[in-house]
Amino acid sequence: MAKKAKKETPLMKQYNTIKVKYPDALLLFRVGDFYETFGEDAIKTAGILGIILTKRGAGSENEIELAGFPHHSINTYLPKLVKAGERVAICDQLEDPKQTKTIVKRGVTELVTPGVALNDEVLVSKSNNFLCSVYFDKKYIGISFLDISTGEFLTSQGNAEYIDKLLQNFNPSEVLVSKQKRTLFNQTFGDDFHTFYMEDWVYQTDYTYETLTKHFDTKTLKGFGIEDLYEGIIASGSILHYLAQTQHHKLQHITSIARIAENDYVWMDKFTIRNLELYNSTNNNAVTLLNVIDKTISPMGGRLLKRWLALPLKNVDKIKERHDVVDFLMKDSKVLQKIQNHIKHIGDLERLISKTATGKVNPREVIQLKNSLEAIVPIKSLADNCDNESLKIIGDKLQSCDVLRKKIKETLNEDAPVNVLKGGSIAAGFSSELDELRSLSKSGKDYLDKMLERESERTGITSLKIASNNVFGYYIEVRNTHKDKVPEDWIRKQTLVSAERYITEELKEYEAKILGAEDKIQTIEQQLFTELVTWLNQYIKPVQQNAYLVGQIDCLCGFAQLANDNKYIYPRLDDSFDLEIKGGRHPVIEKQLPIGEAFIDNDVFLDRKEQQIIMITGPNMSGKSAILRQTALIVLLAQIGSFVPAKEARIGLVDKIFTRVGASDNISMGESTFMVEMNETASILNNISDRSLVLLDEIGRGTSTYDGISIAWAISEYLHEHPAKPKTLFATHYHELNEMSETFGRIKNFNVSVKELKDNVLFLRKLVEGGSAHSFGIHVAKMAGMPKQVLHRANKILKKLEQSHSSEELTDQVKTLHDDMQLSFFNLDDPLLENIKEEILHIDIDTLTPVEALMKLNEIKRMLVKKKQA
Ligand SMILES: Nc1ncnc2c1ncn2[C@@H]1O[C@H](COP(=O)(O)OP(=O)(O)OP(=O)(O)O)[C@@H](O)[C@H]1O
Repeated sequence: MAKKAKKETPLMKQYNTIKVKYPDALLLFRVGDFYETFGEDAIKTAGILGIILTKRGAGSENEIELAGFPHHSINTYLPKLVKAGERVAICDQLEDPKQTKTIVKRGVTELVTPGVALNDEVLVSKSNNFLCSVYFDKKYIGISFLDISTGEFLTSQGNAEYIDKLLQNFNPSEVLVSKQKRTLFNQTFGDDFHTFYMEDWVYQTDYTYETLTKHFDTKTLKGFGIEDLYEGIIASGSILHYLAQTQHHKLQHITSIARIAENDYVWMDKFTIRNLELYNSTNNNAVTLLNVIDKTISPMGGRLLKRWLALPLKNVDKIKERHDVVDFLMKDSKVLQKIQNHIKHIGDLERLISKTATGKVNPREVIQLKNSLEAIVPIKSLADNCDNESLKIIGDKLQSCDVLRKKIKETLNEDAPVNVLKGGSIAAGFSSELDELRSLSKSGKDYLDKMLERESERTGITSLKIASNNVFGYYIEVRNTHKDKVPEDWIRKQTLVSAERYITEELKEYEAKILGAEDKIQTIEQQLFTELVTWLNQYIKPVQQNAYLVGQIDCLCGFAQLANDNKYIYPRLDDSFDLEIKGGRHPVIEKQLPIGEAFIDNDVFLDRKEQQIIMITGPNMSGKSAILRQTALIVLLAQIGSFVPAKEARIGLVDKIFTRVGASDNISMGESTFMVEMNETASILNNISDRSLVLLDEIGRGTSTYDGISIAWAISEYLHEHPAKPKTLFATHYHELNEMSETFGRIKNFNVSVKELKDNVLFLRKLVEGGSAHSFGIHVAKMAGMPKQVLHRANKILKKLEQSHSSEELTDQVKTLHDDMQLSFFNLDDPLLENIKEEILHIDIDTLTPVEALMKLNEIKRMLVKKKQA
């Protein structure tokens, strides 16, 4: 028999029609004061939020899972859902339930996804929250990043390697890809990203171009300098399409789109960004460069510093401008301190103005906006009057926004609440109508207080209470113990367990006045606030500009503080090809050494004429990697405009930094690590330029020694012979590579010195000229607590190996070593030895006479002689 069709309630019918439109999102369905979820959504929601899962219509044929929370808790629960990677559709009541007799109209007012969030609880203050779109074409891949919370919109295009690097740099929370390119995306960029697959038709030239020009209200995209980015435009347009699709229509704060110009910035591929641990460390707890250098105070400064670190400059003049400001601020610590103190009072201007544009700002935040702009005024005057041109220019561009601040001050109370419905947002004196209503409501309330006093006295009821609710309006509440004292003219309205509620004629009269006034006050406050917010939108651009400038000043002040705190120096940048660092330090390691241990600084010199490649040998743990990384970090710091941890630095502009670490340093990679290592290295060799800085750390150790040496040799030879002559540091424990300097003029040998003690080494950590004779891995093994027996053998083997030069000899040596080994280690599986062992174990020493002992020994000897003869 066919199952009887379920009879849906009107509410569930409405729910189901909305839900089918958002199959891949959790639907938060507003019912009265609650947001409810049903069915599968309820199971998921209850699981993520740890709230109770119940059933609606339990026992009936319409039974369905239900989980919900009070609507005012949305800011607590929504972020949790989004952080768990859910897309959340918020379905609100679109009309006032009081005004309608039938079911309330409902609709989705916002679709919150990990990449599209305005909620402070989802956002991290010093990080951007980027939504990204990737578009694959035959020639290039287009990419676009948009942070709806700050209004930043960026685009670029290039090959897979470049796009991969940008993904690494910008670390988007959500990536949009066309459905068709799902597999291609995963194959190219891995499956670590939170992806959403959009309809393929969106990715059309005309449609996306039009979407962009319509949004910016321009005829072309020429003004943004992106007109020629065919793939970039498609990616960018598709992002705007997605925003519309997710019901984000108020986007006035996205005022422009900028091109990430590949050629303006130092190229670092994703391996380099990872190896140098700039902002993401491979080991989650490790301190990153960003942790050490971030002295910014404002969220704008924090976000900008990350951008600077991801995109170091290649233009000497621009870099020098930053250095000059840092130098100025470092020397004038009073100005530095004053500016930093004012920055402390600046909130997240960028996000505040975005909230204003999207209509999500609350009264308290508008006050914050005003106060932040107020703090800019003294910064502007400090910068305007200082003795540094670049800082002056920034100061000049800062806008004091006088009219804006005045308007907010006039309109809002300084202690305005978060929720405009709470009342008290609009300042006294701003609207005479509001002022009148407020005094009416106040006098009404005073009247009620008096009435309460009078009635208490008249009736002798001590615990009288006047309160109000939505159903009866104002009422007098009498506890049951006083029930008998209630006068006759009171009208009973409600009976509770322990009290009764009454109304009186007088109460009703005043209620009309008060409630009428209060309702009106609420409406007027809301209206005036909305008007203010709309008015504020004229200031989106100047506020955004201020935010950017404050970010810049904050970063530069941060650099000055960093330099002061850690004794960094002014690096000299020029157009030469030399790199000369004297007394260089590793900015992160120097901060982490145990107390009492000093960081040993080092000199590094590289050029394209005499000393293009340095082979750094030295025992494990001696500090080879540290020297490599600190060299890259010093260059990087210099080119983002910071001072550097060194005594002196002269840096010929670097345009690409490559670092590769031998496979055994990241064994966790799983797939043929050696293959990975070779792939990565190959990509360096195909991309080097005459301004490149190449750092190779133990390349080749992922394979057998002789393979490894040959490969390392061949790579070094290639770099030496390449017309680009890239500056290279090569750390290796193959001291065989030291022979290269005899044949290749620009390869020089250095080693990280150690002092050999009797059976130990002391790390001196100084980089000195010359190769090292052997590789001290055994000493490190000893430090690690290897058994003595193993260490002893290892030393013996090493000595023999070191005497060998040809591979044939080596094989012979290894053979004899092998034989040797058989003798020295007892072969306990030998049956003869087993017999002897048994004999010895069975001897009872206590009862054994000396003669018997001798005889036993003789017997054992005979067994061995016999075995030897055989
Ligand atoms: N210049 C220095 N001053 C003080 N301590 C240092 C210095 N350089 C390195 N160290 C310390 O020595 C440790 C090992 O350094 P590093 O990893 O650079 O050695 P390595 O020679 O590359 O070793 P391996 O060959 O095992 O990779 C670092 O973690 C750091 O604590």
